[in-house]
Amino acid sequence: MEALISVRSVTRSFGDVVALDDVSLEVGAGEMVGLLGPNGAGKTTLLSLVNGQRKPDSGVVRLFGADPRKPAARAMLGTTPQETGLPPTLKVGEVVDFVAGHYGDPMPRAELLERFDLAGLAGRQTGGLSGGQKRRLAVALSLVGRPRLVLLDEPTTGLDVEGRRALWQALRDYHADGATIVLTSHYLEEVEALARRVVVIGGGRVLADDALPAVLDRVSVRRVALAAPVPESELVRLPGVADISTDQAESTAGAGRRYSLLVSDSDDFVRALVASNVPFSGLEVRGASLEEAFLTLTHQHAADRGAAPEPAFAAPSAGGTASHGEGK
Ligand SMILES: Nc1ncnc2c1ncn2[C@@H]1O[C@H](COP(=O)(O)OP(=O)(O)OP(=O)(O)O)[C@@H](O)[C@H]1O
Repeated sequence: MEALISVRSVTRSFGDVVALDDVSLEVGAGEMVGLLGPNGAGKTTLLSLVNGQRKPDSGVVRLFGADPRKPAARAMLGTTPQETGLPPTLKVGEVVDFVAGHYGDPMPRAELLERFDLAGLAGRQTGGLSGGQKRRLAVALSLVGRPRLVLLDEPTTGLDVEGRRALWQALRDYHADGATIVLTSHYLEEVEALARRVVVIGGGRVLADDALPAVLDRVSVRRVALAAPVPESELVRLPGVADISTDQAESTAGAGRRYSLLVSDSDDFVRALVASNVPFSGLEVRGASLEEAFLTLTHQHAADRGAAPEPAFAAPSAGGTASHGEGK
């Protein structure tokens, strides 16, 4: 498969902050890739290297096989940054026509607006659009030149459910027409709705890069809470424990400390807990947030690299947090 994007061993810092740390990634023609990660993970920095806005400190970035800082490499690229300014006194149709004027074979105005459910707004000044309509127009503008590759930084920020679905459909349709799309998101739901391949970024590193079902499997962790009069070490040896934290206070009536754990398979964990004869009480099991799931990926990654885990997030529960990456 032809690589439209090739990022090899790229590192980029801003002062003391290492925004990207030895990142490698290839995106082939026809892919729909979701870059998923929390705030500050490095997603925008990665896109800015691919679209030629910034240079890496080290490593190589290629766009359509060329240096993305050369305009010719960007001829077939469409992109929408996280925030876009639209000239408030121009009408929607005028903005589309203005952008279309830069391309030899632009998408017709009516088709573009139709795709993004904006057809009724051609005559409206952009200053009079709602936040969601502005966002949809900004993303629509990235397609005016019929790009083969589209980079979208958090395309649905600020959209309501309906606006988000309209935009998702427009992107699916454009992808079905043969385009390659890379989008960033904080939301698993969005990546699930659009991407076939998911690259999870945390702390400037690629933590996972796999087909959507495989990544969903890795992030489907559970949070288990219980009280037990045993040291933490008795619990962390149970199967699938990715993280454990304790409340500072002892719980009442000799039940022991209250623990909160992230586990990869709560059924397995609970079976092993019962078999271990640890006298536990107050057992609770619930789904974990995506942030918590990222935390476990960060731990897995650190353990894979043989390094001490470096949490990319604040500890998800109050109290002291001890972490380990054993057996991952
Ligand atoms: N121009 C800059 N100057 C200083 N630090 C920067 C700059 N751009 C990014 N950073 C830092 O680099 C890290 C990665 O930021 P980046 O914007 O790439 O993350 P992100 O994953 O896109 O986050 P978000 O989802 O919040 O947009 C962060 O710590 C950020 O503060």
